[in-house]
Amino acid sequence: MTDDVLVVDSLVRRFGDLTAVDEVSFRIAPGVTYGLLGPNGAGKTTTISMVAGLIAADAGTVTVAGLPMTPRTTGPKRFVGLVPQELAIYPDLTGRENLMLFGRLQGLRGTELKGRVDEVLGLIGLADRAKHRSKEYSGGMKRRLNIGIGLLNRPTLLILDEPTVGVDPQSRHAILESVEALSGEGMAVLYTTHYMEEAERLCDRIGIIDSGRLQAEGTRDELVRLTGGVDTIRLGGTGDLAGAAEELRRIPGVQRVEAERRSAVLTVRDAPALVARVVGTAAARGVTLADVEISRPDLESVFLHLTGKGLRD
Ligand SMILES: Nc1ncnc2c1ncn2[C@@H]1O[C@H](COP(=O)(O)OP(=O)(O)OP(=O)(O)O)[C@@H](O)[C@H]1O
Repeated sequence: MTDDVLVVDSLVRRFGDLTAVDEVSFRIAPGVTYGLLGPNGAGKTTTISMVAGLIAADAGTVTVAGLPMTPRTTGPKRFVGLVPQELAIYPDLTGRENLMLFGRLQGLRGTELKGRVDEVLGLIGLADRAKHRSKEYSGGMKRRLNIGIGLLNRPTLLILDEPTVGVDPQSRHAILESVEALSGEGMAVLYTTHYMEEAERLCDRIGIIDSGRLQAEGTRDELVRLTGGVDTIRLGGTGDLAGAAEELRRIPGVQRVEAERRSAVLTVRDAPALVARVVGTAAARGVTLADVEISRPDLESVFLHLTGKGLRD
């Protein structure tokens, strides 16, 4: 027995000679946003197409809310909201009419339908543009409407396929905020992206996918640890930093200090946890700091470490 909303187990999908998805396994618990991070062609869309029951797997299983998902089953599909990469909205209908139409197709009726459409318009920030035809919307607004359609049935699992590709920064921000809010309310979210920054910001757990294989998965910090990378804290200021170096070295978690009179670079295990103590120690030695800069290995470094190439081609 498991509480996980989604269990993907050893999923395989081939197209001719190409194995687009190769033994992929992961799980998502309620309230967790799981990111599939990988470059174009990595196998993200093929994976979520199997998760949503749109295409069949050649091997492996998908279980949603405890029910086996295949293209033939209908039971588990009512738990899933899928937001495809391509827009699936009617340009000549208004935002509200689009939502009403898709709501009806999903079996909602009468006051329940109307109420839910109003709620969703609020969630995606389109309430004040609901009466405009969607062909008049910006690219980002169209995408938000596309997401709204995926939310109508109050899904337990929301699947978003690269929802911010080609949208303006304001809409991107609105989309990321909506995902954070939905996850905060307990929805499980499966989010595919090739933007490292989005995975870092949104995702509680991240699966790094390349050439159809899940190369690694875990929290951001767990993944970064795979690189064996360490953080650095750079200090700049006046006063005798070199004199403070000995004391800085004694702080547990500090591995190395290279100090000159006006600057010091500390190699540490967990910079955010240590920075206050580092600054305090320097200040206690009479150093007036003008600059404090933390740098940490990011998911780009993890991707490079695992695959030998960058995330973007
Ligand atoms: N219907 C299909 N027929 C043949 N090959 C396919 C089909 N769908 C996907 N592929 C191939 O499978 C591989 C994985 O594609 P997929 O769309 O899952 O990648 P992706 O990570 O989602 O990339 P993108 O962000 O570009 O959509 C690619 O090499 C793609 O060309």
